[in-house]
Amino acid sequence: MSYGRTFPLWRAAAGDTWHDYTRHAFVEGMRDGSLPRDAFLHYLVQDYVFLVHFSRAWALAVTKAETLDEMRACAATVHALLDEEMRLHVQTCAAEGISEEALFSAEEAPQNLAYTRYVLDAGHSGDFLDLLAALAPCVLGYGEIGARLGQEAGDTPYRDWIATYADADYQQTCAAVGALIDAAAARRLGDAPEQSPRWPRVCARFAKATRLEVDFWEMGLSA
Ligand SMILES: Cc1ncc(CN)c(N)n1
Repeated sequence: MSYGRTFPLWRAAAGDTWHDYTRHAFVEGMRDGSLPRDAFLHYLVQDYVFLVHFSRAWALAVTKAETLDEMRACAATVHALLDEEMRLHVQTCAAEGISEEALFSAEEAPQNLAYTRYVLDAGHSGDFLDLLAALAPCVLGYGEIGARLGQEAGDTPYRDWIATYADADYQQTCAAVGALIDAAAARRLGDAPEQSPRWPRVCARFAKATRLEVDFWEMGLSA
């Protein structure tokens, strides 16, 4: 999936780390159904907490935005996270006897803490584009994983997870975020963003967040 013109450049600059993230053993275990249920539930509880803090980071992007269009796009992503994506976590965990209160008060794993606070710090210490570079691997990586697994997965108990990210609504969010990134990069770095002296820094932010995604899958497997 390309999701605009900037994302493929950031993805290429991240090198093998992107492959390590999107083809991780955890992902392939969901695809072929071999992922242990305990690992999946451990991940899903942590991911609920992750999405709480990630929604805060997208809300920070609303305050860092410079145009109404940027504000609207970020506010729409907050809505998609809180009111659409997290439904998967609440419903799947409810079926396993885990209440939403238990999800909300779950203790954060160190990998979870590291990732979400890294992204929030990118927003606090940098500008809107720094924040988007740290936010992008999350949204767009799962878009890519969902689209592929939607095509490749056979009979697996993780069909609901795959369907959430393969779904047209999630893919539409990814397309909107890709367009937001392209416009934000052009506004702040000019028509040839790759030539900007800031380019290596935003690529490094994207690569770091991608690395933290790999660690998040590892955390899931460690259950
Ligand atoms: C860790 C993580 N990364 C990405 C996503 C997709 N929004 C997620 N739910 N969790």
